[in-house]
Amino acid sequence: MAGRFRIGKRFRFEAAHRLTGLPEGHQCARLHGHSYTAEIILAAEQLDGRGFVTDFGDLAPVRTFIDERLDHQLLNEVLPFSPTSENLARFLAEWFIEHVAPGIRGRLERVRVSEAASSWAEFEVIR
Ligand SMILES: Nc1nc2c(c(=O)[nH]1)N=C([C@H](O)[C@H](O)COP(=O)(O)OP(=O)(O)OP(=O)(O)O)CN2
Ligand SMILES: [Zn+2]
Repeated sequence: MAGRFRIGKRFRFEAAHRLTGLPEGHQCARLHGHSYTAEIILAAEQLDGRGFVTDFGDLAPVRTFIDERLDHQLLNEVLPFSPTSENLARFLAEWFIEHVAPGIRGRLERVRVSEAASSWAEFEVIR
């Protein structure tokens, strides 16, 4: 049967931010923190010989990158853009495509970032 396989792996990190460009008094303009989740979602039409889209273990560089670059950071100090969930999702997608994608079979479909259980933002890769 024709179809597509999709896998995802979630990475948690803690970080603080303040959002810029918001109206006076907006709560998110104040310094505050989130327990973030970044989910990497890959897709493939065919599985490899192990029955994988990509071994989840091959996504370990994402953990390392997030730990070194984002975890327990003030995001405004370490990122050159306003640290919204949308911008973080695109940032992680761009990094993944440059540093991880060339070495794996599955293709990056989207990155989803959550600041809280009730909200998320995605960057979808359009090819
Ligand atoms: N589209 C986006 N909207 C907002 C973002 C964002 O990244 N993308 N971020 C924020 C702030 O970071 C804010 O801290 C979170 O907003 P919000 O979910 O509204 O805050 P609460 O935790 O107070 O939400 P409740 O579920 O209502 O308690 C704002 N908007
Ligand atoms: Zn916030």
